[in-house]
Amino acid sequence: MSENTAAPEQGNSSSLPVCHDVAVLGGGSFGTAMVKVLAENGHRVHFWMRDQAQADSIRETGQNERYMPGIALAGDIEPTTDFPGAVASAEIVFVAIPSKAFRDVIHQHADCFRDGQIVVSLTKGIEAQGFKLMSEILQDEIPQCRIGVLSGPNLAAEIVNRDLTATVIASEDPEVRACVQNLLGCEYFRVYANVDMYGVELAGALKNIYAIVAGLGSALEMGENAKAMLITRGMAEMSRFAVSLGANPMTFLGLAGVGDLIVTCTSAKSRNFRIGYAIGKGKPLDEAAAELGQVAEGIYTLKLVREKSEAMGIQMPLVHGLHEILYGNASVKAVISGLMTAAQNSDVEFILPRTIV
Ligand SMILES: NC(=O)C1=CN([C@@H]2O[C@H](COP(=O)(O)OP(=O)(O)OC[C@H]3O[C@@H](n4cnc5c(N)ncnc54)[C@H](O)[C@@H]3O)[C@@H](O)[C@H]2O)C=CC1
Ligand SMILES: O=C(CO)COP(=O)(O)O
Repeated sequence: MSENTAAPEQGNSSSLPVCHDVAVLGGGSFGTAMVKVLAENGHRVHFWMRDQAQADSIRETGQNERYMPGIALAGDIEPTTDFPGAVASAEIVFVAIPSKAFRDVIHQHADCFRDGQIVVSLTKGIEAQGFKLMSEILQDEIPQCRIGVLSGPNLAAEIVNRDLTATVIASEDPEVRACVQNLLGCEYFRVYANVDMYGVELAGALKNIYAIVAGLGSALEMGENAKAMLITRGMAEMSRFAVSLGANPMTFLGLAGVGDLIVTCTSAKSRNFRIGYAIGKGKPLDEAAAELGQVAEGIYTLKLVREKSEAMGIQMPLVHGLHEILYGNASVKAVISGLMTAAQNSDVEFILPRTIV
């Protein structure tokens, strides 16, 4: 693409730009947004997708017309369907494949990854079988690699417009953190570091559920007090659940926790929010998902978290209520009434435990 497109506006503020070969796997909205940042930072980007026609179209038009119409992708970008070629050339690989297909794609090509190669998941979901996060899938499938997770308040539709954005790279490996900060950081994209990979990743997956709840509340014109209540009680629930699974509660105070929860619970640019909004307006879930035409991970995460929380005895009234609406045919009105009249409880349970209210 570099020969038929204009030079990109330089994003990287570093005085000594260094060009690296990187790969982005997944030709959807978020893969495209990360490709754009990386190419603007001067890197050579191998952009892998499964569909040859889509790769050809991106090469010819300089746009991802299906997922990011009207957004020019300039710079050294090579759209490709050659997985081994893309990964072999890359010093670092970013994976933006929806959670449902994530393991299959990595498993099929596990031999392509080198010892010590850095692989970073961008995916915010959970695998149904065994409740595994994407970093755990990477560890299962490509244990020879060094793993990281990128998560935060990162609406793809804003990043491609160079709107000011911050994110989090989480890894136990300091070199992985530094490498991702150097590759992605620029004047409109800021990368913070965290060592709690599990907490960062779980926060990114869980908040999608509360974005659906918030979209539903917005459709019902519940008001600003209700919006604040839903976001804050969503945070209480998701941190309660994550801490029970071993995450650090402090992670939830950061960009990947409260930051991502705020953006997806308040913006119609979030696909999960839009699903909730459509349901609040009376659309059946299948119809809302079909109309969206992109992935809304929260629909699947909801089922898994409900199952897991019930098995572990963790109270998650919003998860339970939303599940009843989406999958149990409960009326929205009955669920709201049940939530509002349930036993009154502790605000911050890390200070005042729920059991001694
Ligand atoms: N779009 C956004 O604003 C953000 C998305 N994410 C996460 O990134 C992940 C990917 O989401 P998006 O790119 O937004 O989804 P999308 O719905 O825009 O695109 C999904 C892409 O995955 C591809 N895909 C699906 N199954 C595949 C398979 N078996 N093999 C190869 N490719 C396959 C599709 O062809 C499509 O290109 C999700 O987990 C999402 O939560 C994270 C941050 C922001
Ligand atoms: O995770 C996201 C923003 O941080 C994107 O959210 P949606 O998948 O709901 O669009």
